[in-house]
Amino acid sequence: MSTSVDESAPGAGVPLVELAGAGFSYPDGPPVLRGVDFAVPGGRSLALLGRNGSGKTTLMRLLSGGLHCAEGRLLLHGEPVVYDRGGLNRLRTTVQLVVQDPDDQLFAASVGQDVSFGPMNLGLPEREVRARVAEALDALDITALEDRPTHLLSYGQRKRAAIAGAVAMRPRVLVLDEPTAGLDPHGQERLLAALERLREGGTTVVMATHDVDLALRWADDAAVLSPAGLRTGPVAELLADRELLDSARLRLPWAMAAEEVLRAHGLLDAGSPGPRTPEELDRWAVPA
Ligand SMILES: Nc1ncnc2c1ncn2[C@@H]1O[C@H](COP(=O)(O)OP(=O)(O)OP(=O)(O)O)[C@@H](O)[C@H]1O
Repeated sequence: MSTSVDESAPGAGVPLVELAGAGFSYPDGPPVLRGVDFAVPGGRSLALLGRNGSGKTTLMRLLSGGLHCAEGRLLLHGEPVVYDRGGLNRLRTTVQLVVQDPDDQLFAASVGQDVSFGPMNLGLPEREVRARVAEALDALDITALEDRPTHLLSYGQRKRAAIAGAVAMRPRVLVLDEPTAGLDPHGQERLLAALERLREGGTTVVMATHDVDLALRWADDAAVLSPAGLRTGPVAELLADRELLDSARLRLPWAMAAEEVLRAHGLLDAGSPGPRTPEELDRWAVPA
């Protein structure tokens, strides 16, 4: 698992990975992204939000080197990424993208073989590969599925197996495209618990999602793509900005809507934070 960020280390404070003035268009298409500045500091969890087609997947592909910036630059530890084999390999040991559909990611016969593919490709000794596979399967809570054929997995299991493949690369930054989409509530909770364990181990997680409630509960920071561009900031600040939410076609998170009602009825003091979860609401309603 990744180690925690050492704030005293040389380069501390420099984002792990960063898009600076990035622009991109698909062939014969209009610009999808223009002048995007997006920095991923170590040790934070970040939710990337925006309407369908706003460019979240494109931004994640630029960040992980699958697409190349047409304008601007991609920086790794503050240095411009060179898009050759060595440069991209360096990027991929720091940043790993997991695409939205696990069937676009899983290709080996069994879960264990699939998860071992990345570390084997790095040329690591077999013992190290085995250790990483065991660690990644454990992190995603799918150790029991190691020998299971990938085509026999449920959708939620395939999602976790695909993420395990990225985790086995021990990235500092894990970039996940809508990882909870299509999961039932229990599956979502299991995945969030796994992401929490990774975060505690020092992995920075960037997650694209349409779920504002999840973003508010899970993320430290948000990045919101709207026609005006990309805005980043503390998640509670951005998801309370009605104008931004409207322009990005997002709604107010449930907890914030509840907080507004409580304040409007004089049930919450100006200085008190509102409850963020059903458990907090319960504690607020029935103080100990
Ligand atoms: N391979 C491609 N070729 C041409 N245009 C593309 C391609 N991939 C995406 N686009 C276009 O780029 C724009 C941004 O797409 P992108 O997938 O990045 O958005 P998104 O925010 O991830 O959307 P969603 O929330 O629906 O997943 C869209 O207009 C889309 O049609």
